[in-house]
Amino acid sequence: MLKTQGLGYWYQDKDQPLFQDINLEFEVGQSYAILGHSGTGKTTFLSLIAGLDKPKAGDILLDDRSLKKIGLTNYRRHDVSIVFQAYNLFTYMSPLNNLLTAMAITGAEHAGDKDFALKTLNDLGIGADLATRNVQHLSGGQQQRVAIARTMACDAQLVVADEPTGNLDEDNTKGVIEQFQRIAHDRQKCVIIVTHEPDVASQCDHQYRLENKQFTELV
Ligand SMILES: Nc1ncnc2c1ncn2[C@@H]1O[C@H](COP(=O)(O)OP(=O)(O)OP(=O)(O)O)[C@@H](O)[C@H]1O
Repeated sequence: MLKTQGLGYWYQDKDQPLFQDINLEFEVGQSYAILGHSGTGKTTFLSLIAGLDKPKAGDILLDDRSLKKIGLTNYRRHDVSIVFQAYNLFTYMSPLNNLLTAMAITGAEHAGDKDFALKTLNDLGIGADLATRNVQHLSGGQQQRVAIARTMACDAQLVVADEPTGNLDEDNTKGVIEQFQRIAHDRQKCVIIVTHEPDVASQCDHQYRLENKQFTELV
């Protein structure tokens, strides 16, 4: 479904590429974890996959169409759902309105269906009382779960998440990983997660390590 072809990236002020000539394929119905030491470029890679930044070399293809052809704004709106800590929720809205707005903007099948949005939030432990508060009054972990619920409520086939369990306790981490597996397997989406936690990565269907500018699949 999603392919990288000769993908490379470097920041202007660095003399070395972060990664280069990356050729990977990601399929629907599967979950992928990306591991690697701090600073190796995992978040940068995810930003390219999420259409938040453009590759410096190579290309990214969605169903054999270049993201350049699809257009990044169009791609972000319809094809990808993002759970990033710094690219998260509408902070002036409630969780419920965050979901309803995202569903409306992306033209999701359940757009306008308040009960569906409330149920999706409830499945992630955000009950009716929290669902109508301002998201700024929720903890970091609760906000993270709202972002995951938003992903579940929208129809994008690709879900990318940067450290989705970064600020969750053990129980919540387990619940969130189970939800991501459900998103991949039951809803037939492609889930790509960056994580520092080998335990989290080992629950995904595939694990890659970013090291020395290359991705290696762990088996
Ligand atoms: N906008 C930027 N301009 C210049 N350098 C940057 C920029 N953003 C990130 N970097 C550098 O690029 C490298 C890769 O950053 P990135 O955030 O992708 O790594 P990471 O593997 O996700 O790290 P971590 O696990 O610590 O989150 C780091 O050395 C970082 O300092």
